[in-house]
Amino acid sequence: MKSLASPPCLRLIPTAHRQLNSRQSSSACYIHGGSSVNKSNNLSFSSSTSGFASPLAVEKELRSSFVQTAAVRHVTGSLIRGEGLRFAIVVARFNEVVTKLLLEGAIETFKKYSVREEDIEVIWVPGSFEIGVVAQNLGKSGKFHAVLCIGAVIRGDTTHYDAVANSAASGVLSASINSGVPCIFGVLTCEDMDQALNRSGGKAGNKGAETALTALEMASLFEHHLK
Ligand SMILES: Nc1c(NC[C@H](O)[C@H](O)[C@H](O)CO)[nH]c(=O)[nH]c1=O
Ligand SMILES: CC(=O)[C@@H](O)COP(=O)(O)O
Repeated sequence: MKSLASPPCLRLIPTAHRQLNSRQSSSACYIHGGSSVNKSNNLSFSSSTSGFASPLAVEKELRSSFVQTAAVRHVTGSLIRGEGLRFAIVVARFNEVVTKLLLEGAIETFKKYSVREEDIEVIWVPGSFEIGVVAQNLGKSGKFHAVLCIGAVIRGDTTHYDAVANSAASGVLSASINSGVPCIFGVLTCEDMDQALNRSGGKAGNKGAETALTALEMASLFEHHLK
């Protein structure tokens, strides 16, 4: 009797479901900040070794898998090419004791990654609610590769917190989409001052520094790969 097994090329199953066959790992091309590196990755597939499969099983397998290509191009921004990139930082004065620390963390990080001081512009606004409109304006100006948005929204007694936090988030997102320039969300949304201080240089690191890294990566991605 003839085997109903499908041709080997159609019997690709994710390694999550099958034992990894190291000889069949796929090759992918990573483009990182302009230079490309060939790397082996874990997205490999192994073909089934059992001889038979019902047509239904084959169809199910095909639906749950994707076909391996010879070389997949991966593109990411770089964190080592900050020089020449220009950044605006919009920072809210509300809860200034926190936002100042976040700003310091961001500037320190930019400098660590070779961004020149003269390529950083800081714009102060009254509160996090006001960040979006300013970020959009700066994004559209064409002067900056990315806009970093810094604020600290801390819960009070009323529902005001939700309004300010949500408006800040959607304002930054709209600014980014409307201007086509990455606007990075560095607004803390905290239950109390302790949480905020922990995230502005305390126990939980400095979120200003973290968002500066995001800004660098996104700026580099747009500058070197997406223009
Ligand atoms: N309560 C917080 C505010 N409130 C002020 C608003 O952002 C805004 O300036 C005002 O409603 C006028 O439009 N801002 C913060 O950044 N953080 C807060 O905790
Ligand atoms: C997030 C805020 O705006 C906060 O300061 C408001 O405090 P409250 O809810 O007590 O008015």
